[in-house]
Amino acid sequence: LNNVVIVGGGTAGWMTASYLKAAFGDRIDITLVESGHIGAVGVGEATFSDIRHFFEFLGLKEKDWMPACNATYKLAVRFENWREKGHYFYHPFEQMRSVNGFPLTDWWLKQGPTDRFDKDCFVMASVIDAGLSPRHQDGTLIDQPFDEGADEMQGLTMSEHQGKTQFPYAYQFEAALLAKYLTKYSVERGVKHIVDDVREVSLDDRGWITGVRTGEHGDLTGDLFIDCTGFRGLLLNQALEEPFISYQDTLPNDSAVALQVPMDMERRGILPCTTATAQDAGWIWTIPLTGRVGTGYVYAKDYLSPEEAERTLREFVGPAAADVEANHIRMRIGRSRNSWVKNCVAIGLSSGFVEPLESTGIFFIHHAIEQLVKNFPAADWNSMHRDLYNSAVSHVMDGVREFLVLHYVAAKRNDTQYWRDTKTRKIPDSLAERIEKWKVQLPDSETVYPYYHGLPPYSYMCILLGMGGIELKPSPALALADGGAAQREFEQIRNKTQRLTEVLPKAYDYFTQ
Ligand SMILES: Cc1cc2nc3c(=O)[nH]c(=O)nc-3n(C[C@H](O)[C@H](O)[C@H](O)COP(=O)(O)OP(=O)(O)OC[C@H]3O[C@@H](n4cnc5c(N)ncnc54)[C@H](O)[C@@H]3O)c2cc1C
Ligand SMILES: N[C@H](Cc1c[nH]c2cc(Cl)ccc12)C(=O)O
Repeated sequence: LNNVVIVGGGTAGWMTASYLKAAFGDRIDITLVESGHIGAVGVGEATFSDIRHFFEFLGLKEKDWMPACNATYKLAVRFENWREKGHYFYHPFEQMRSVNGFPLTDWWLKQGPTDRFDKDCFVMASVIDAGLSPRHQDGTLIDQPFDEGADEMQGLTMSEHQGKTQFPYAYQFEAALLAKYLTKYSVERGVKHIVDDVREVSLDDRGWITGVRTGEHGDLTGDLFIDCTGFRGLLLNQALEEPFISYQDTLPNDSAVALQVPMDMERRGILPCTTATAQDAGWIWTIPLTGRVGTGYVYAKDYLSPEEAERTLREFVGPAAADVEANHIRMRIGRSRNSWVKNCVAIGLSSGFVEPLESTGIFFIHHAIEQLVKNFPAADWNSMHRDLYNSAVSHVMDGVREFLVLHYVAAKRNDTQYWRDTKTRKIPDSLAERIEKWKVQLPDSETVYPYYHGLPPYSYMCILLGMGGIELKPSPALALADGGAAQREFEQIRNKTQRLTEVLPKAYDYFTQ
């Protein structure tokens, strides 16, 4: 089994083609067919830090691909106005410290919280506030043993890695430029690239795909067909009629309007993070790249019209948005019941999607590709590989869905009907049970979503502590414990923060000097 046909040339299609080529070389034939006039969704610019495993697997270093994609570093998601207007906090890429067996955030709760748990418990919160780079001007990383092979986690897949260490940053890049870069990478390594429309999908009497019929390039036959056609799910949901399980009963945001705003980043400076600014009926993302800012309003159409969303977004951005065309998007929120059915695997939006609040779309793609390689079928098509794949992929999306619902359940603001409804809307039973535990004991690996879904327990702590809508209590044991060691830990964080903010370059300078 070595003939793969990929339909779709967005981020999912080209990430899949390039990774499979890197994994199997010339022992596999890959054809990618993409329409010349059905556009890719055109957004998808911030990532998880785990994405570095993808580039490492392809043998790519940052200097190879970042300049071609106008890429910058992402040190956190900054949540603005979710607790109340004027408040913000970070969800960073930084391990949570522990003192005497308790997370530092537990000690923080005990010792009389300030209004910024993130500044007290993480070094990176102040580094981001100062608009700094996580690398010194000579390229060395802030004192974490990851650089150039020092990362003992290299070679592991994300799910094997399971957050054993925490790399301090992720990336933000232009999705279209990444797809273009990976197209070149793939074609140079033998991927056959056809620009044409798939008009029909041919099935045999068992319902397996035998080929796809194109407009001008005849029938493309193969063994394995990978559906990267985006929300439309042309092969999996349409041809094979695999049902789609909506998450919309618990995540109502179903629409977005996006702008790509040219910006003088020298004058503006680069805040090295993705910002999610809460609005009356959703939230606006701001992603700084080297030559522009990517921004968009994610909202629920039951509460806001596309016209009002666009007006709000343009007002939020200001005059720089004046001549920029808006891209209105209807989002299909949820996942296919199974992403691998018969000889068809859906990867990307065709498999599933949740709103981009924690930049999980590309993480889903990367995880799916890793799992496909891990479970790549032999000619006997042993169904256990397919079952293992479907289980891992479904858990990742269901786990992230719970994590996103937590953002809305925990957000304190209630100044519009949209925000008031977040407190009365149905939530997954399993999440409701977990929240009751977290009220008395901060999240740990025992109480978060039990299957791999990419997010460590400290990510849940950040959302609970930052959003402010769920009352949290410190562990009673801390009342009997000596707080001296915790005080020393907080002091160490303050000292390290002071040292770093004195020597690190500005994020903009790091990329331009
Ligand atoms: C508003 C929004 C914001 C997002 N922000 C982020 C983010 O910050 N971070 C993140 O990780 N993810 C984000 N995502 C998700 C991210 O955009 C997607 O995961 C990523 O773009 C993958 O898309 P795709 O390749 O699956 O589909 P698409 O980009 O839609 O590509 C579909 C491809 O299929 C082709 N095609 C369709 N029909 C046919 C046909 N009949 N014949 C031939 N070709 C066909 C199209 O030409 C296109 O090439 C966001 C998504 C949305 C909607
Ligand atoms: N697998 C982790 C997930 C993770 C840890 N911290 C953050 C912060 C943000 Cl904004 C997104 C994801 C994560 C990783 O990829 O680092």
